[in-house]
Amino acid sequence: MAQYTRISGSVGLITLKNPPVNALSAVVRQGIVDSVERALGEPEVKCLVICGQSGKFCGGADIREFGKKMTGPPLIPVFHAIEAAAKPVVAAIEGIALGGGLELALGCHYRIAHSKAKLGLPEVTLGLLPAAAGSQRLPRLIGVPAALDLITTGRHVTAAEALQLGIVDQVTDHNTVDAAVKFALSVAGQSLDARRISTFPCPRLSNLDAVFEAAMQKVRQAARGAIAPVACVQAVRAAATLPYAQGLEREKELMATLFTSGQARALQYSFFAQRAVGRWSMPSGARWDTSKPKPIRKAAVIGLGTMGRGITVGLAQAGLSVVAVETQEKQLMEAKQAVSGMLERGAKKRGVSPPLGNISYSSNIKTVGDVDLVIEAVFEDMALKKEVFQQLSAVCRPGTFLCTNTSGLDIDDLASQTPNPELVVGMHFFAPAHVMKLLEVVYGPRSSPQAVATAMQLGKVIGKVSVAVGNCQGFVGNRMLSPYLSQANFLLEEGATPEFVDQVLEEFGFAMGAFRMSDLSGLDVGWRVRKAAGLVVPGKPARMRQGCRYSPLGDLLCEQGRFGQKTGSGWYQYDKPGSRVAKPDPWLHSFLEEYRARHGLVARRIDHQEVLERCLYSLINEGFRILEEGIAAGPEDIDVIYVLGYSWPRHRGGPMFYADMVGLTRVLERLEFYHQAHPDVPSLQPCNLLRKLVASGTPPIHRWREVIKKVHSQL
Ligand SMILES: C[C@H](O)[C@H](C)C(=O)SCCNC(=O)CCNC(=O)[C@H](O)C(C)(C)COP(=O)([O-])OP(=O)([O-])OC[C@H]1O[C@@H](n2cnc3c(N)ncnc32)[C@H](O)[C@@H]1OP(=O)([O-])[O-]
Repeated sequence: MAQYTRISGSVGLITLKNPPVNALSAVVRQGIVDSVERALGEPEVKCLVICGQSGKFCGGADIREFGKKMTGPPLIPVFHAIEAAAKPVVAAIEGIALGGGLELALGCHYRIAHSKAKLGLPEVTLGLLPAAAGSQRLPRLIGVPAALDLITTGRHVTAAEALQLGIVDQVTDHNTVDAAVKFALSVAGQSLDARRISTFPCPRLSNLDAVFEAAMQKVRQAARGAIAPVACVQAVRAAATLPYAQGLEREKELMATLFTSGQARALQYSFFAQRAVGRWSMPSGARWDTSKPKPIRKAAVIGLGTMGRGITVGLAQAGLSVVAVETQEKQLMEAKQAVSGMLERGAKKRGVSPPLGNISYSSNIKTVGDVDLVIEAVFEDMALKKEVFQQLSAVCRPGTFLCTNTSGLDIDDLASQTPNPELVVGMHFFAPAHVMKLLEVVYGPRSSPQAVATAMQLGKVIGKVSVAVGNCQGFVGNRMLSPYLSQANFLLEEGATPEFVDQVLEEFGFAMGAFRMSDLSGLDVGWRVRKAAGLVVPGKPARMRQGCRYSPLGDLLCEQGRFGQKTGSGWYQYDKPGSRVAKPDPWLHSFLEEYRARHGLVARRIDHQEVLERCLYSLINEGFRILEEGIAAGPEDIDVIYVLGYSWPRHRGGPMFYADMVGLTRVLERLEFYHQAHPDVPSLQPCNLLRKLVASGTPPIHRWREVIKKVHSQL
C-alpha cells in the first residue's frame, strides 16, 4: 500500500509500504494514485514528498506479479500524473531506488538521496528494459552515453555518483525525509516547467550514430545471445532520435518483445533461485531456519597457492581476522606479496583503505590454535589433506570448524581424520576465489546442521552465493561436468573438431566451449583426477573402462605435455605458454585422424543439434541423478551452481530450467535415442527421476520438489 499523511501543515507525505523492498505491486500503485489525487486536491497542501517504509525507497516493479494477469493502474500514467502535478513532488530516496523505483523518482520534480542509497535501472538483468519511461527520461536528464551505460549494464550507482551524473539534486547524511520536506517547502510555489524531465530535449550528440554503433557492438559482444541488452540500446536510441511520446511507444514495443521471452523468464527464475538457495535443507530434515550458525570472527587458511590466496583476500575484505599459513617459506613470502597486491587493488577500486592488518602470516600450523574456523586449501591430494586435518585436530581448540576447499574429494573420509567429524564441511570456492560469487558448501553424513549453517553464513558475509550440497565425487558442479566433457571427447572420436564443438557451445551462450575451458584450467588437472581414480592404466583396453566407453584422448595429449594454455598447446595451439588466444592446431587434426584410424573409427558429419544435445542432455541427466539421490535439494541449487560457477548462460536459467524449457519429454526422447546409439555410455541412460517427472505429466520446474519428495519417500 501507499500511506498518505499530512506533515508540517502543508506537506503531503506518501509512504510506500510493501515489505521487503516496497515493490510497486498493484496495491501500491493504486495507493500512489489515490494519495497523489488527495494531495493535489487539498488546498492546504503546497508540496508532496514520496518516501519508502523501513529505509528503502523502492525496489521497482513487483517481480512476483510478472507472468500473472496485470491488475491495478499501469505505471506510466501514474508517473505522468506526478510529473504533471502543479505542486512540487520530491522523492526522498533511502536505501534503494531501482528499476520502477528510480522511474518513479524520475517522474518527480526533485530527488533527494541519502549518502548510502543505491540507484539504478537493473531491468536488463531480468531480461527486460526500463519500461515505465525510464529509457526515455534518463537520457534526457543525464545524456545518452551515461544513460546507455546504466541501462545496458543495469549497474547500481552510489548517491555520490548519482549527484555527479545529475540524477539526484541533493545528497544528505541525515534523515532523508526531513531533508526532502525542508527542500519541498523551499520550492513550493515555484514554476515546475523546467522540472518535468519528459519535456526536456535529449542532449544532442554530434557523433550519435558512432555512439550507438559502438554501444550495440559492445553489448552484442558481452551479451552472448541475450536479447535484452540489444533492446535497451534501441530504446535509448529512440529517446535520442524521437519526440518523447513516440519514444515511449518504441519503449513499449521493445518491452513487449522481451516481457514474454524465454530469456526474461530464465533471468527472473535465476533471480529468485539465487534467493531460494539461501533457504537450504538437508536430507536429515535440518534446515536454514532451524539451524543457528556460530559467529566467525577469526579464521585461518592453510595453503597459500592460487586458491588459498584468493580465499584469504575474501575473508580479510569482509573484515575478518585471518591467519594465513604456508609451510614453505619461499611460497609464504610470495603469497604475502600477492595477497597484499590483491587487497590494495581491490581497496583502490572501492575507494577504501586495504585491510592489510587483518592478516597475520605464518609457516607454523600451530599458530591457528585460537581461530573459530579453518579452511584447508592445500594441493588436491587426499594423503596430504588427511595429514593436514590430523595436524589441525591436534592444534585447534575444541569446537573449531574444519573446512576443506577440495573440489571433489570425499569430505567424510577427511572428517574421519578428526575426533569431531560433525565439525567438518566442504567450502568449495571457484577460481579466482575472491571474485567468483559461488560457494559450494558440502556436508558429509556426519556434518552437523550448525557446521553447515556456519559455513553458509560465512559465505554470505564474504559476499558469496552459497549452495548447500551433499557429499559425492565431484559434488554437484564437477560431477555434472564429467559427462559433458566425456561427450565432447566422444564427439571428437566420431568426427568433430574442438573448434566446431566449442563454436556450438559458445553460440548457445557459454563464455567458453568445453575444449577452450579445459585448456584454460589445464588438461593435467583432469589427468591427475583420472589417474587417482585408476582410469589411466597402460595396457588396459584403450577405449573401455569397467564395461563403459572411455576416451583416452585427453590422457594422450597430457602424455605429450600438452596441458593447454600453460604449456602453449592443448586442444588448441597458443603463441607461447600462458597466452590466452586459442588457435586451431593442424597437429591436433592429424592426431585425431591417426587416432581414429588406429581405433578403426570412421569420421562422420556431426551437426549442431547433436553436439548440443549430447553435451547438455548428459549433463542435465546427471543433474536429475543428483536430485534423485538428494545431493541437491532442488533444481534451483543446480542452476545457481551452473550459472555462477560454470558460466552457464544466465539468460538460459541453468541446466534444469533449460530442460524444463525444452520440455522433459523431449529431453527423455533424445537421451533414449542417443543411449540406443551408445549403449556403453551410462550417462546417456535416462535417470528414473526424469522418467517419473515425464510420467507424472511433466510438471513445471517449481513443482519438481513435490515429485522428488515422493520419490525419496518411496526409497
Ligand atoms: C517497470 C520497470 O521498468 C521494470 C519492469 C522493473 O522495475 S523490474 C524490477 C527492477 N528491480 C530490480 O531488479 C531489483 C531487484 N532486487 C534486487 O536487486 C535486490 O533484491 C535488492 C533490492 C538490491 C535488495 O537486495 P538484498 O540482498 O538486500 O535482499 P534480497 O534477498 O535480494 O531481497 C529481499 C527479498 O525481496 C524480494 N525482492 C527484491 N526485489 C523485488 C522486486 N522488485 N519485486 C519483488 N520482490 C523483490 C527478494 O525476492 C527477497 O525475497 P525473499 O527471498 O526474502 O522472499
